[in-house]
Amino acid sequence: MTVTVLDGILAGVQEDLAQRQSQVSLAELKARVSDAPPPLDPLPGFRAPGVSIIAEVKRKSPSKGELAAIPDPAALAAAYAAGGAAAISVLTEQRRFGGSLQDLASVRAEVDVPVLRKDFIVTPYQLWEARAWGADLALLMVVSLPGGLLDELHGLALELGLTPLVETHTEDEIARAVELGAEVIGINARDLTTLEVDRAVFQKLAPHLPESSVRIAESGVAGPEDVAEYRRWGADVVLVGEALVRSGDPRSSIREFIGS
Ligand SMILES: O=P(O)(O)OC[C@@H](O)[C@@H](O)c1c[nH]c2ccccc12
Repeated sequence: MTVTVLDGILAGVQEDLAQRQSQVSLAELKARVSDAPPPLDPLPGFRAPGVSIIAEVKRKSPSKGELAAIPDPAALAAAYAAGGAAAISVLTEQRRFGGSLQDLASVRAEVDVPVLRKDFIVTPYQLWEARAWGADLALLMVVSLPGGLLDELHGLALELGLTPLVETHTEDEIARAVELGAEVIGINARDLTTLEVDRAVFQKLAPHLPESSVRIAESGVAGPEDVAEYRRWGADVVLVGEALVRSGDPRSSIREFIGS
């Protein structure tokens, strides 16, 4: 069997996870969660008229290498919120994306828009972490959650008050998301096994998403024209990373995206 980019990422994620689990017990996390305020509901923002934007805090990526230093993720998040972002995505994966749970906490403390923990979540522990560090949403990638694991994590996320964003990339993965009853479904234009981006994947697959779901287009936006195109193809929400972390003026960029 060929080893994909995703396999490599997941192996690193598992090692880092084992390290954190040896430092903070699940019981400790649960105690923190019981003291934490309830998560925010992102659905009204996602379902608002016009296109909504999820703005991402991402320092680097396996496909593009270093993107931006982001010395102050809270300041970047504040600019995103001021520009009208419906939610903020914080990459917390360390090795390949340069993120951390501390970034999540810093952003949470700064803004009052919903915050997504963007990571390779493969165990219940990571959902408890997401909640303990202030996330309102958690990413669940169908490609890395075989069998009953997707159901289990989707159910636990809901129990914890988190909104699961179920990410897909193929028709089969969408079928699994729909079967699950997922309300918020993303189609990633980037194939995580090869890192190739093709925005037309969204165009092709969006008709398979239920009318009742929140349809999120992920990846590959360079400018307002791309947001407008995703919108024409049926996106309610567009998730943007690179173009915003590289923008000299992220607040204005988001305004342009929303106005597109
Ligand atoms: O930087 P871009 O092309 O705008 O992409 C953002 C986002 O879609 C991408 O970071 C992403 C989508 N799904 C993921 C899963 C894990 C890590 C990263 C991602």
